[in-house]
Amino acid sequence: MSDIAIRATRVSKMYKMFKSRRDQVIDLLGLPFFKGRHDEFWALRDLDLVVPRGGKIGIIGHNGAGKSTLLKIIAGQVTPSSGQVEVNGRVQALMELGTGFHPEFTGRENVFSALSYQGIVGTAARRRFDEIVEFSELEEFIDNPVKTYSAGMYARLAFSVATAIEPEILIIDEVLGAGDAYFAGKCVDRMNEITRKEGATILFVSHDASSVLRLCDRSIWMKKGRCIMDGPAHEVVKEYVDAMRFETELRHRSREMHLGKGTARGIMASSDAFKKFLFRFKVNGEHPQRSHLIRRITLQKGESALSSLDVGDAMDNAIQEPNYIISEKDATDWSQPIQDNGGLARLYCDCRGTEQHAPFVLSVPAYLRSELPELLLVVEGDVDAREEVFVEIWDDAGHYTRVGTLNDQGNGRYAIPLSDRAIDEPNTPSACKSSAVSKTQSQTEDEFSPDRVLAITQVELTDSTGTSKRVFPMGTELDVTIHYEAFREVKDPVFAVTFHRLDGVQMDHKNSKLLNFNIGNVMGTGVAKFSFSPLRLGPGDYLVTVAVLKYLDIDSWIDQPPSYDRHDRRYSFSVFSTLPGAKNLGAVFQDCSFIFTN
Ligand SMILES: Nc1ncnc2c1ncn2[C@@H]1O[C@H](COP(=O)(O)OP(=O)(O)OP(=O)(O)O)[C@@H](O)[C@H]1O
Repeated sequence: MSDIAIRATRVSKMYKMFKSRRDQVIDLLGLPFFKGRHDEFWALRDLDLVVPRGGKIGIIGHNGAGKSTLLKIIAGQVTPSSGQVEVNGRVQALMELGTGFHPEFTGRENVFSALSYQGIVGTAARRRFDEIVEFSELEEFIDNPVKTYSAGMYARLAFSVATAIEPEILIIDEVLGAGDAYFAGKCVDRMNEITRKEGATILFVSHDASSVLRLCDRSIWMKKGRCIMDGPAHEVVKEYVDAMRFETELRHRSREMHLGKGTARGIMASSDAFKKFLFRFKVNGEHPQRSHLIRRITLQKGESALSSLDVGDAMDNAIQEPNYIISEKDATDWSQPIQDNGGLARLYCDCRGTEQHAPFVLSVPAYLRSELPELLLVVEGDVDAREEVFVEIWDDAGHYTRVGTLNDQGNGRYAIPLSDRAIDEPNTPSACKSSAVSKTQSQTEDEFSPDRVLAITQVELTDSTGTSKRVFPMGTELDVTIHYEAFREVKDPVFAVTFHRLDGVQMDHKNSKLLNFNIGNVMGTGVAKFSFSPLRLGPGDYLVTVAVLKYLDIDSWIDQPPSYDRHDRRYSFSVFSTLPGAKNLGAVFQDCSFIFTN
């Protein structure tokens, strides 16, 4: 018998995406001169895979990467569009839940039917039946119709049947995720046993990296229908988990930047050659009430232009260029290019952009970064003076900081000096020199009120090295730093931080009073820092609220004490576990000592 259990050679799978039902029917009829109109979607592209007998291969990858399509082709459930697949051995495939069993039949009837389909009848079938029921621990439910089973119960029965039939090749697609942690552990033990004792080959798809590590010696990472990494499981899983963390960081950042993920990825991508600056035009309130014509934006040092963008020109929104406007469809308030004095320009106007701003990126050669003390942003255009247009810059700490207003200096030229601190030390509260207060994005009208007493000007989430982060390993340090400015003397404010889970459950609250700290009287700018060291939250996504409370009476604490300023769930971060079995670790990560006596 061949030592190769599975060999796939240049396997591709194309699905036809029909424009209408009618086109699909025409295609099905296979008429010689009529073809149903369709787009082609390639779920798999030229995939090569060789699995030796007894191999335990974990397949990982994002949703839609093509993992199930590959397994279905190997299991013979789907025909490839091109390429060859050779499978040497009896295959048991555990694919989507809901396939394989008859829903109206009981568990018992389904088990006997599956056994007889494999030619196992009589005493042998009764013996296997007992083993299956014992392993699945479904004694109480075995005479109920399968349609009444939960997803986890279904997975238990399906797995128990598939492994009792002594497969030579076992294909498992995610179904174990439906079961509980206890049963998933049992399944991994059983799979290890059948490879060790019976030399079975296992192909295992899971989004749970820890299960892949527990079971598999080799792993394949799939992306967009191709295999992008194939190697020892621990190496592939590590790369994959790192990439997932970057994606999570990107998800938080793109939401804060009010940009699509693709655009945010381009801005975050480090380049040795260029330093990218993300700016945006913004008005108080949502969309501009007026139309502001923008022709050209330049970043200058003294009189020399470091980078410049002709707005409205061809490719002015090409994100592969060093300078570009961000005109994501329906998201921003940039108009289409318009004719302007024989040239082209764009308007910053009410385009109903969901993100309510007009962002753009300018780059300067990275070697100039240290020589940027006197940068000038020069905007040429025609700004309607009846409305104030602000320029804001994105700092690495995760905020848009206001750096100035487009005030006409005559001749349609608006120059905004960017302080070096706004660029090089974006985390400092006074980064913004040219406006009264450095304000963060999405503040409401009343936050700009002249009667305002104290404002939170910036909030940072950083790790123990002070690096701005949105993804933290469990049990490490998370610092929440609140920068504020008090416009007149404020007596005894209370600084507070609250973490919520996305489902609304409050996970933690800390405030300066609870921590026995009396702030006293404050005036001007200052910083309050909460250090969560180590962070006791379990793996997951969290929202952060920060507030400066007017007072807090701990004895009669009401739900939401009055505040000078509050950023309600405006910031977010994720916690991940460096241990396997992350989802079993729970919502909190408490200190615990262990004593054992014998
Ligand atoms: N019958 C089909 N018709 C059209 N497209 C399909 C069909 N089956 C799968 N696809 C598409 O092929 C791509 C790959 O799907 P597949 O189920 O193989 O991905 P996957 O990696 O298993 O994803 P997941 O982790 O979400 O299960 C997806 O974009 C999916 O929408």
